[in-house]
Amino acid sequence: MPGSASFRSSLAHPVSQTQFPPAMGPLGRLNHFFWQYKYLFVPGLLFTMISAGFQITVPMVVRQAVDSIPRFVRLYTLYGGTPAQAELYAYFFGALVLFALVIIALSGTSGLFMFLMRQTVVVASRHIEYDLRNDLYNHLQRLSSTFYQEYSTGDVITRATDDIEKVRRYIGPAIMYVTRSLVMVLVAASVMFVISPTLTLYALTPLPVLAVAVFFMARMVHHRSDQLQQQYSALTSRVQEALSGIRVLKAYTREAAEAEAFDDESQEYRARNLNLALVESAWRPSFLLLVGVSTVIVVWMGGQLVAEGAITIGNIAEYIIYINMMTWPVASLGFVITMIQRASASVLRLQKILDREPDIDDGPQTNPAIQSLEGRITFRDVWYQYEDEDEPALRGVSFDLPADQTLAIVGRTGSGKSTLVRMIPRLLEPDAGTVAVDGYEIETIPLRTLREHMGYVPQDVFLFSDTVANNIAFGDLDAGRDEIRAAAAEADLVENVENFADGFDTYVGERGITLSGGQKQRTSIARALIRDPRVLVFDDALSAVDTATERNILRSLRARQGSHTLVIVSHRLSAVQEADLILVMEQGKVVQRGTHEALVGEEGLYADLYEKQLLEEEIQAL
Ligand SMILES: Nc1ncnc2c1ncn2[C@@H]1O[C@H](COP(=O)(O)OP(=O)(O)OP(=O)(O)O)[C@@H](O)[C@H]1O
Repeated sequence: MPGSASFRSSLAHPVSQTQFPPAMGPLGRLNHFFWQYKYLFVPGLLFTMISAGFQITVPMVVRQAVDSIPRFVRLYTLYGGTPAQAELYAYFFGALVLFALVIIALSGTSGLFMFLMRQTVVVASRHIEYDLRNDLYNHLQRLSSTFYQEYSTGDVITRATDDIEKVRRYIGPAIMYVTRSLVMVLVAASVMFVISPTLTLYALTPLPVLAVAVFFMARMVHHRSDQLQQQYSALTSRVQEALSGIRVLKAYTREAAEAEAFDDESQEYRARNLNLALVESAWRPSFLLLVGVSTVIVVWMGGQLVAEGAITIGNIAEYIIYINMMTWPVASLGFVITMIQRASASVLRLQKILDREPDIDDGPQTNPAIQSLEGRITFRDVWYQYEDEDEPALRGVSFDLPADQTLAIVGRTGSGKSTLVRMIPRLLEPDAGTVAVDGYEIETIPLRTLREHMGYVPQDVFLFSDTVANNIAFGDLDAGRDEIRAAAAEADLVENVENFADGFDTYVGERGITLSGGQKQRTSIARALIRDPRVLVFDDALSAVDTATERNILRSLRARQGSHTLVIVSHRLSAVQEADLILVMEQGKVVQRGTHEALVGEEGLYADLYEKQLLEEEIQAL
């Protein structure tokens, strides 16, 4: 999408800051959108002016109509008792109908152009909103996990919805209102001024007061609606969390406490709503009051000018309509200014995300010629420390795993196993040392190539609220039913799925809530297997299945031997005994390495763990 790409780059490069007047600030960076959608904006602004132009002529016709009344009355009286009187009446009636038709035609034409104005400017703003949202979403998908540690999901969603909507309002409605208001105010004030400078000055005196009052009122409305919005987010987050954790909530009998907490949030929401309603209710009467004051001034002062013969009665009618026409644009100016201020803040917030480059991405070192991988994995003195952590999670890890072999990683919880395997699909990058696949340093392999050759089953399984089949096919979108079934069979899932009401078409609920922990894990394994990857990474992916199922899955994996490299993290030693190489980790270091046979014969953590697990199995068998 060229539009969005250019928006991103225009936000990313400070060059655009110098291209636009600094007064435009962050909003200047949206200017190229106006250029991109000029085929909508140019006619749109033209339609806005034409629509305003037609509307502005209506009071002039009203003036003619009103001024014709005293003339008619005079003539009618003059011809009293003669046959000409009836003719005169018919003529006057015809003239009034004509005036009415002209007014309807002018208003209708103005309305038609207003329709065209909305169909161009508002449509353009919707296109831009679409571009922005897609751009943001594509960018979010590229960002690395460190970004998601920094920003909460709620925050990102607010930017993708609320902030983009605020930008859209600036691009569409705000620009439309400003253009229309300017045309209306300038033309109407000029016409009024030509008729009577004195009356115009008096009539327009309340308008600046109105503009300032509305500006402050609009700020108040926006401030209060922001507060309302924040409270709404708090309320929905609370409900979302409570519903997601409903099982825990019930198990700990926290329903009453939760209901109370919800009630507090709800009360606050109501209070903020009432707060906003108060300002909103005060705003219309104050607006009408000021319009009323202007009208009274026009009638009062205008009456005197009519008596002096300086203006006509029709002029008074004309003035009253102009005042009414101008009041709304002047009043909306206050709203528009705050709309623009808010859009400016939103652009800054969006820019903060869009400027953020993914920590892990293809770069100048990437070699596009690397298109396929065999699966040899090498770690050389790899170190890694999470941000805000005191201790490194990995301390100088080294190993070399030939392609098609199996590596098992064991160790106590928190010893760094997941951190290590996350480096294989390059979800994390080492602070020091190198990770290589097939001898290529991992940064030189195009990210897409690397990940297309990987099947990664993370520790915490994630399923989409879709069918079992689609969750498996997520690994290979071209896969047919037979392939899905074959992958499910390898993951020892078929029997379970066949017992579901709709088989593979069964919906798994939000995040797979309707499946058991083991079923979820196996769906996730099938998703990785269906890719037929060169490298399979199982991060404690068998923890929720029983030993018999574990054996079945491992047997399927062995049947594939020679077609993939397998890296398996496990707490259960039964899952790792056949591995070609076992790494035993402790506090980020590899403290032992070798085959199962070698390690059980060696004094150390592995033999301890093995003995402990044997003992547990014996106790369970009793
Ligand atoms: N995202 C993170 N941010 C900060 N620290 C982290 C993060 N993930 C892991 N750690 C820390 O890094 C260390 C290693 O964690 P890691 O998840 O690699 O251990 P593990 O051996 O896989 O543990 P487990 O067997 O419990 O899954 C731990 O001390 C953990 O607290």
